[in-house]
Amino acid sequence: MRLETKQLSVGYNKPKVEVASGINISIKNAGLTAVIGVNGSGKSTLIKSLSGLINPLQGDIKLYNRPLNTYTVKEIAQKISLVLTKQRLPQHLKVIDFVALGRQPYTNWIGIHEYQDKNHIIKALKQVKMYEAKDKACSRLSDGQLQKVLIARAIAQNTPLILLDEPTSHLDMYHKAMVLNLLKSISTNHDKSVIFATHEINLALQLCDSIILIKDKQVIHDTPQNLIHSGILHELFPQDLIKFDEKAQLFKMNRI
Ligand SMILES: Nc1ncnc2c1ncn2[C@@H]1O[C@H](COP(=O)(O)OP(=O)(O)OP(=O)(O)O)[C@@H](O)[C@H]1O
Repeated sequence: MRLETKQLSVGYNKPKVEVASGINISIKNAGLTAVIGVNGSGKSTLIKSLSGLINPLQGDIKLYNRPLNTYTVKEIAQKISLVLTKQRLPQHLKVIDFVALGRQPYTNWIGIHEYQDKNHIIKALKQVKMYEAKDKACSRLSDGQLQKVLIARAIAQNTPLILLDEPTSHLDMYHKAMVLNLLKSISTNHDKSVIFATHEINLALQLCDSIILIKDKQVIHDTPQNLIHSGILHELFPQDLIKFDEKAQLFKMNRI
């Protein structure tokens, strides 16, 4: 088992806020998993908890069958790459230097890259089709290019798990599909378990192998088909503006 939680409760201390509880998730193999839920339901909190960035309130998280809290930061970084889209990028860095940061868990104590590290960096840039832009400053990238560079850094980190918080925010419809397609191909062709928080529920239902749905502090982890047939998607949002169309398997706007 790559990543597993048992009766996990996530949230914050001081003041104590429980965001979701009773979370039982298991990520066994490579695949694409979306974390969905309404604004403020706890998607980011769950992603940060699963990656060890914030401590759980209760329950267990196991990474390769070993409690996450027994791993050092460096050991976690060799298993999980975390892409936080809301974070600020060092604007002065060139694309290639930013992607090289993904090799930090493997470089020696003065941060020198070996030949193998350089290979990983170049391969990652080529995989997201940003090799030609490798010498550009990060400050000169469009939002879509920036997302690809963030993903390239995670690919260069070469971990079995990649966790991302809203990798498609600020992107147009085409670039949202492009980024999700890229994540799908990484998971399928490179044996990665990719877990990402998203508001793109329609795309996630079409593309993902599994979905983690957060609703009213409860979490369900299942296949898109099982979720669709369970009827829970009808209850996700108030029905006055959008409705889940079970036949089309997507959310649609109500006719005026
Ligand atoms: N550092 C924090 N301390 C206390 N509460 C927090 C903190 N960060 C978030 N919260 C609260 O936790 C809850 C879940 O927030 P979170 O950001 O995880 O939701 P989300 O589903 O990712 O939201 P969105 O879709 O709007 O990005 C919210 O009620 C939020 O106010």
